[in-house]
Amino acid sequence: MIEFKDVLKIYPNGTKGLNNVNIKINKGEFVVIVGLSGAGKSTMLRSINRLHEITSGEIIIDGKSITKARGKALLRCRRDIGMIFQNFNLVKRSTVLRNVLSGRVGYHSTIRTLLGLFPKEDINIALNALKRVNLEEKAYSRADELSGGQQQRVSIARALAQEAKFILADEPVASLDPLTTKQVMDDLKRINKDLGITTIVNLHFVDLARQYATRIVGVRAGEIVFDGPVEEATDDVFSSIYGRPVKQDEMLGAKV
Ligand SMILES: Nc1ncnc2c1ncn2[C@@H]1O[C@H](COP(=O)(O)OP(=O)(O)OP(=O)(O)O)[C@@H](O)[C@H]1O
Repeated sequence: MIEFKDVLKIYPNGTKGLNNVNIKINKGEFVVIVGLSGAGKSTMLRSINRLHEITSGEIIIDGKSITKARGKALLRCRRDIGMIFQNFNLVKRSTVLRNVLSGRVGYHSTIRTLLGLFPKEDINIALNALKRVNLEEKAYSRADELSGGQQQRVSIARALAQEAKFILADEPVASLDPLTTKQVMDDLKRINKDLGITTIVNLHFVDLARQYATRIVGVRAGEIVFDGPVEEATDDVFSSIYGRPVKQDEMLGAKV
């Protein structure tokens, strides 16, 4: 479980990124965070693994405070959290397999991973992860030879190789076309269901949020203004999260 307790985030320039956020996300949920640009979605997601440091409050992960964790304890917490970014964050000149293997670095000494010395079982774990996203045959291709959607699925495989208990995906489909978007979202959903990995995704598209989420969290000006099962996230709810009616270009369907 991930729990935010009275979380406040103020950026150095005084902008309030998160304002008194309290929320619990349970094991196995597929949560989609929605809100206007600048609402605080990325700040919320990135606070979880401390890519952003919060100003006050606390974030608890499976009973342990990541906010207070230092050194090895922090690395241990972070090892449980896989991160998916809009721009994939792959080493483009490396092979797909090597990129997926980088998910294993938290399990070994730095020197060993710098030398690329991964044990055989790690290679098996990485190949199995690639199998889950149907990219096993691309293991020895260079990452930049893959399409954008395939590269994003490699980054999902990296999170799987990491044996993450949580996947945080920050706008994972923002730079993909509608067909590829569906493949990436389907992979995230399948992994969430099959492996029980708690998944939190920031999304722009309202219809996509409705299609994949089990729970919708609406953020506005750094505050949670809606939190409920997807069935309750009606058009009116989305309008209230956005402070205006949903626009056509906020529907993926409009791009097809
Ligand atoms: N490094 C930063 N320094 C100062 N202000 C920031 C910084 N990062 C974000 N902000 C501000 O914090 C607020 C929340 O930003 P955040 O990126 O979390 O929003 P978002 O909902 O993810 O937006 P988008 O959908 O455009 O990515 C915005 O007002 C933003 O301008």
